[in-house]
Amino acid sequence: MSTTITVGTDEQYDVTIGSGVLAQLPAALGEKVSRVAVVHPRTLRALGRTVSQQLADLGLRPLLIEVPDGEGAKTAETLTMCWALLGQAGFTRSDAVVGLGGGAVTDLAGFVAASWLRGVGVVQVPTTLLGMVDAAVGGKTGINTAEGKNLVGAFHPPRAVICDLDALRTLPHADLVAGLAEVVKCGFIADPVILDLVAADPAAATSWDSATLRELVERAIAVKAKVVTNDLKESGEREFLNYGHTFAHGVEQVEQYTWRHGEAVAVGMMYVARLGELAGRTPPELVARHSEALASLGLPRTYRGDRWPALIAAMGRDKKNRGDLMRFVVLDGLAKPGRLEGPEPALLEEAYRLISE
Ligand SMILES: NC(=O)c1ccc[n+]([C@@H]2O[C@H](COP(=O)([O-])OP(=O)(O)OC[C@H]3O[C@@H](n4cnc5c(N)ncnc54)[C@H](O)[C@@H]3O)[C@@H](O)[C@H]2O)c1
Ligand SMILES: O=C(O)C(=O)C[C@@H](O)[C@H](O)[C@H](O)COP(=O)(O)O
Ligand SMILES: [Zn+2]
Repeated sequence: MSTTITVGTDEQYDVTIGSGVLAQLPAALGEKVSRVAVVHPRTLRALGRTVSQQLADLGLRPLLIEVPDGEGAKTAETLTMCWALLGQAGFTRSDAVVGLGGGAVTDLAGFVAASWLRGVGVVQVPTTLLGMVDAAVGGKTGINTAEGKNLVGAFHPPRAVICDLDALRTLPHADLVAGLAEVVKCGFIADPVILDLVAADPAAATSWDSATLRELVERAIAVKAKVVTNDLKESGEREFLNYGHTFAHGVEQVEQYTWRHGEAVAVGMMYVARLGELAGRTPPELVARHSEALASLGLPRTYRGDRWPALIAAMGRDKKNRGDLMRFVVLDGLAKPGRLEGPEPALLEEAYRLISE
């Protein structure tokens, strides 16, 4: 049994969720496609070969592109390597890219598709929880630069997103848990039932094949689908999906991408909950709820106390900022996101002290 969530208004696409739905990939590519570049991380080499063989058996011409695991995929070097392989293969506008992997690979593959010949089709096949509930949906694509996270990219919605829950069988537990940070984020900004489900049974929430996790996946995708349908290019409510991310991206950069994105988002939500509280916006009981939810899943809530100069410099490059004005997403209540603009530097540092180890 699969579930379908439709995203977009003008150019719609489906997110299909279920066990065994990877078989729907050829149909999702569309009839006119000939060559298919399957971008996958090193860890998924065997799955890449299986998918490639299935496409070849149907008369398509697959091109396997193996990239580094994790953030190593989201570099200018890897992007250049992908462009070279597409150029050598004579990849045309009727061909398509498949992003088969976690969020790092779907971000890269999406940007390869966005930039090649000024835009070819991409079908996203996320294989991590985080990729399914967040990265593969919504068309944000891109890479990192030395100056920060996701600083180069494009909005390029996929033709389809295929979330085969069977992929989660091999996902390391820590990566599954990290993905739950983005799920919990959706709970805080839009769908409190998510928080109730996690609180009721954290063990089920962290089991790859549980009914609870499936419901969490569907609810989180529904939150994201609704927001990006209304505001693809982040001129309004899409910013709310960035809850916790100003601090999180700083942590990822400062830690040289040794922290998982979801772990950084967990600490980032704790930071901005404290910041919202200091600004008189976020009620203290809601801050406590952040702590409870994250602790129940084993996600981090604190960060080392000796990194402020590097963190504030990184936060100064956040995409939500406008000129010298720093802008944050804070909660005015449960499922009531709003913006905090230009907080005093002392307040920013005080919030950091409150979550420091
Ligand atoms: N575009 C967006 O809207 C958006 C949203 C959220 C996050 N992101 C980005 O997503 C990235 C994080 O994604 P992630 O958490 O999926 O991490 P990831 O892509 O780095 O994957 C984590 C690890 O799991 C491995 N892996 C993937 N699938 C596997 C499987 N089925 N079995 C075993 N191993 C597997 C990967 O190779 C990698 O080593 C970050 O770069 C973040 O910025 C983007
Ligand atoms: O889809 C969005 O919009 C998000 O902000 C989702 C985030 O979880 C995601 O990490 C995104 O990549 C962050 O985008 P950025 O614009 O802050 O780089
Ligand atoms: Zn994120």
